[in-house]
Amino acid sequence: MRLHRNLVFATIDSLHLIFNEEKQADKVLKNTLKRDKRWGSRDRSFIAETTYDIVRWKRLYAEIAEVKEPFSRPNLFRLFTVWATLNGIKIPDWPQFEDTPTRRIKGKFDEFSKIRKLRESIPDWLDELGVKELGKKWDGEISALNQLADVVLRVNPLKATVKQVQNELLDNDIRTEAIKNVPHALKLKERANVFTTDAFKNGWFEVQDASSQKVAQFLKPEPGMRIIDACAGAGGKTLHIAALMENKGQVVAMDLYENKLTELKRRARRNGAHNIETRVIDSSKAIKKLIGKADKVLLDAPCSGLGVLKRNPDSKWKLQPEFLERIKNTQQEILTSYSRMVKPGGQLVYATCSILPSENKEQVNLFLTSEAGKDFTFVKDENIMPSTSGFDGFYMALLEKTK
Ligand SMILES: C[S@@+](CC[C@H](N)C(=O)[O-])C[C@H]1O[C@@H](n2cnc3c(N)ncnc32)[C@H](O)[C@@H]1O
Repeated sequence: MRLHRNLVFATIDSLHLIFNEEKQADKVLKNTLKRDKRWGSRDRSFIAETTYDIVRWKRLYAEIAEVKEPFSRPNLFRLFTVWATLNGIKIPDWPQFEDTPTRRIKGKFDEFSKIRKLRESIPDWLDELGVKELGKKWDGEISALNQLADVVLRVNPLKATVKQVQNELLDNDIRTEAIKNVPHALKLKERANVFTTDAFKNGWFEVQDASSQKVAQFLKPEPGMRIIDACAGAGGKTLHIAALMENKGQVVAMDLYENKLTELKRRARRNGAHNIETRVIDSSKAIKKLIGKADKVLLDAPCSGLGVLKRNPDSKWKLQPEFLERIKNTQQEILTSYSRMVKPGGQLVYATCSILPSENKEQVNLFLTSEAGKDFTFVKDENIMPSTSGFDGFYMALLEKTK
């Protein structure tokens, strides 16, 4: 592979914004990729994938390059040099790459590969937490979470069948394959931009990881039910629920943030989902009005996001232990307050995209032994681990309210 100056510079500029100005990687890349209309899909992939790779391996590469944050521009080039060397890419003779110590880079890589927190490129505190919560399993999970995520689609049965989506994408040279036990999922065989296809624009599918698709399946929505998705965000799971209900009955999609619900409504129109009502949670009244009113409630709670680290590698560096403590309190508050919306005999699903027991099973157990949880019984739960599933890490628990 030959390195092109403007693509390397665009990567370095993106890294500067992500590392030194704490900007979100996906937003930075969205802007960077707008910079030059002449860039083709390969150029864009180079910038995006290289930037994400260097974000993912920041600690390891910084230790190898012997550079510290905040990274000066020459130091960002040193990180880039480590990336290129370890990926077997020939370093060009530009002034920025003078005296690249190729052998030393490879030697240090071998040396650091023996130390998990360096090999997996994670902060000390996260490594300690992983061991505390998952013991021996942590090794395999953090390694799986450092792999590049697959692109998975969820076919929208309100608009198309799986076969129709597969054929339509094939006409665009995009090959897909089915995923066992996830009936509406299609995995891309090679990465491609699916957002420019007519099939996407017409609402035939959404991009949604296979593990995330299992949450609505686990909830088992039925046509005619009233379902509350209380942490709906931009509606990834709301749209799935609406589709499984065949547009019959009602989905109430709630969130603290109006802008997320606005995006949800836009997506619902594209999906042809007509049974969704959005409600902003602007006071406790929003919840009180719905006490005892739902056949099923989904609590897709805010969490550490550790299960989706492959997709958001920059959260390794943004996540803080204090945030984790705060979010656990929020999870328990959400369980305590929002569970009241389940009607007698109804069901509650608590889900997170975390792999930590303290955000998952332990939260459910705490709730079940609390005053608020006394009317609920535990039915079943499922831990989806990245190492065994190959997809994102997720947790889901099904509880039932006594009649
Ligand atoms: C894991 S995300 C939801 C993702 C969404 N369900 C999906 O499938 O696309 C958690 C959501 O909870 C919302 N949230 C955070 N605190 C909340 C609270 N106290 N009540 C309701 N929603 C909350 C966040 O704004 C965020 O959209």
